Amino acid sequence: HDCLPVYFRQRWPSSRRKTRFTGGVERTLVAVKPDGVQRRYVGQIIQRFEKRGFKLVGLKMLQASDGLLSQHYRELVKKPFYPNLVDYMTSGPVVAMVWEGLNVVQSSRRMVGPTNPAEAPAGTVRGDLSLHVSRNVVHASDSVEGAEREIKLWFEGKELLNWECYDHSLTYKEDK
Ligand SMILES: Nc1ncnc2c1ncn2[C@@H]1O[C@H](COP(=O)(O)OP(=O)(O)OP(=O)(O)O)[C@@H](O)[C@H]1O
Ligand SMILES: Cc1cn([C@H]2C[C@H](O)[C@@H](COP(=O)(O)OP(=O)(O)O)O2)c(=O)[nH]c1=O
Ligand SMILES: [Mg+2]
Repeated sequence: HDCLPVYFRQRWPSSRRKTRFTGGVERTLVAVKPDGVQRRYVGQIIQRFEKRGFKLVGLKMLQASDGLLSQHYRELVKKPFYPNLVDYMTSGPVVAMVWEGLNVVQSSRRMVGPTNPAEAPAGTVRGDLSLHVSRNVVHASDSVEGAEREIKLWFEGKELLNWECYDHSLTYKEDK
């Protein structure tokens, strides 16, 4: 990925010992949906990702258009709930962000929890903050390829910043 800083371009060495990382340093799209914004959860959701150790590299508030959503949810456009999904997602502003870090795609999915909040464990965003599948507060990309596609859809290249966290060496062990 050429927009990542040089020291991130290699994948993390998979293990000499028991520790196995499934991925490398990745980026993912997380979006606070209109219900999350209206309920003033933006700060709490950002805080969860910051606390975990991920790095924020893009952030904006926008009104999503039907066109953007039909591309974002292209696998769902034929579903019976799709018109309701668009009404929901266009009902107010969305806060879109790009988070970067080791395994961030899978980890953020786990932090967000299953699609249906009824199945989401306590401790996940959806399990803590929502009840209904059609008002599930947050979006997170569900694969590395999906994340790349979604980030391109929601952000222009110049809106994503490469910067170094001062605490990088405390959250990552870099093998010499
Ligand atoms: N059966 C359904 N009834 C109502 N809404 C649904 C249903 N299935 C999915 N949705 C809505 O469509 C969204 C997208 O569905 P998807 O299968 O991609 O779930 P997800 O990946 O968990 O959610 P997201 O893509 O928003 O992170 C869900 O988050 C939910 O808001
Ligand atoms: C599956 C499903 C999703 N949705 C909505 C909420 C989901 O967050 C959104 C996108 O679905 P999806 O991408 O399948 O789930 P996730 O958000 O976990 O990636 O569509 C419904 O409203 N009803 C449903 O039955
Ligand atoms: Mg999804």
